[in-house]
Amino acid sequence: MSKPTSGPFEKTPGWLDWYEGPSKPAFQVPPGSVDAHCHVFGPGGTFPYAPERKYTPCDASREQLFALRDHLGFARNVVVQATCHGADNRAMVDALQAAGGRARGVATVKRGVTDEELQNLHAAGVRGVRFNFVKRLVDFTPRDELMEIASRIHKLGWHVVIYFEAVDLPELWDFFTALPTTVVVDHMGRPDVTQPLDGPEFELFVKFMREHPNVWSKVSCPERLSVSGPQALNGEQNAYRDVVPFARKIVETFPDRVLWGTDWPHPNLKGHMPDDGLLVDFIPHIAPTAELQRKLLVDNPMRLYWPEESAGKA
Ligand SMILES: O=C(O)c1cc(C(=O)O)oc(=O)c1
Repeated sequence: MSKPTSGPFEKTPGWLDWYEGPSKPAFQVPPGSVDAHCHVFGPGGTFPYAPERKYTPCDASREQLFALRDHLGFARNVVVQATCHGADNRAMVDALQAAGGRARGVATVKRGVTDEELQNLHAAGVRGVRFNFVKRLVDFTPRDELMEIASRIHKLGWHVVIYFEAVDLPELWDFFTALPTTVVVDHMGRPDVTQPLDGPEFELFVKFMREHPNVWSKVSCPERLSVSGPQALNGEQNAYRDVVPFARKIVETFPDRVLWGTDWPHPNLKGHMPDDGLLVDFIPHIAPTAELQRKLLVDNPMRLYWPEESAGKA
């Protein structure tokens, strides 16, 4: 892969660039696997970062994303609109259009979005919108505005991706459970993995999924959630051990409603930047059988993002 660059923008102080030269994973993902959570950043010289952004990243182009996809052995990507681009979806849409059908997208839209704009996003491959509740990333959007957007995109067959911190789930519960669409939770709702697996916080998340069959979860981002490591660097084959029981519980309890993604280029990591090849080697720890791996990496993302190709398959 080529080196990370930054264009006319100055990166947030302390910004960690994505990892150059990721290792070749020891774990071979099944044919047709989907990296169902990744981003593109700019390049800022072509697709400027949004004025309202909370961070300024290094660039992470579509070519660099596709090179990583091929290197790790994935067939497809789901490109999720990053908050540094606000509701300007051009960089994400550009990546979808360049992917030759091998990428779908999740957009950020505002209440004023027109039906024609939604249709254009659909034609480009967008299949969902993202609602973000992580306060360090976005300003507050009124719930009625989000609900209005959800009911409009529901008609297009899209879903809603939600990003929040575990401590905020009780307060967001009523809003989330009123959403009319399939709801996909980013990064397992960011559990505090120093708390017990069967403690009240994670139990609430499990209950959220158990009681609401329209709720799915991405079992991604151990590098964000881990407290004790070890980090996915220097060939480490047992990275982020403290996250494993949480992710594995979700995969084994809800095998048909889980997705996995690299989260490349890993915005806002503070301590270290993982080797993406070693992140792939984390997968068999949380999805220990071939069947669970196939569901997580192929069947589930295909059903959600390419239903026309997976119709009729189990
Ligand atoms: O935790 C984060 O900082 C983060 C940020 C973004 C984004 O800025 O879109 O997306 C993610 O999936 C995670």
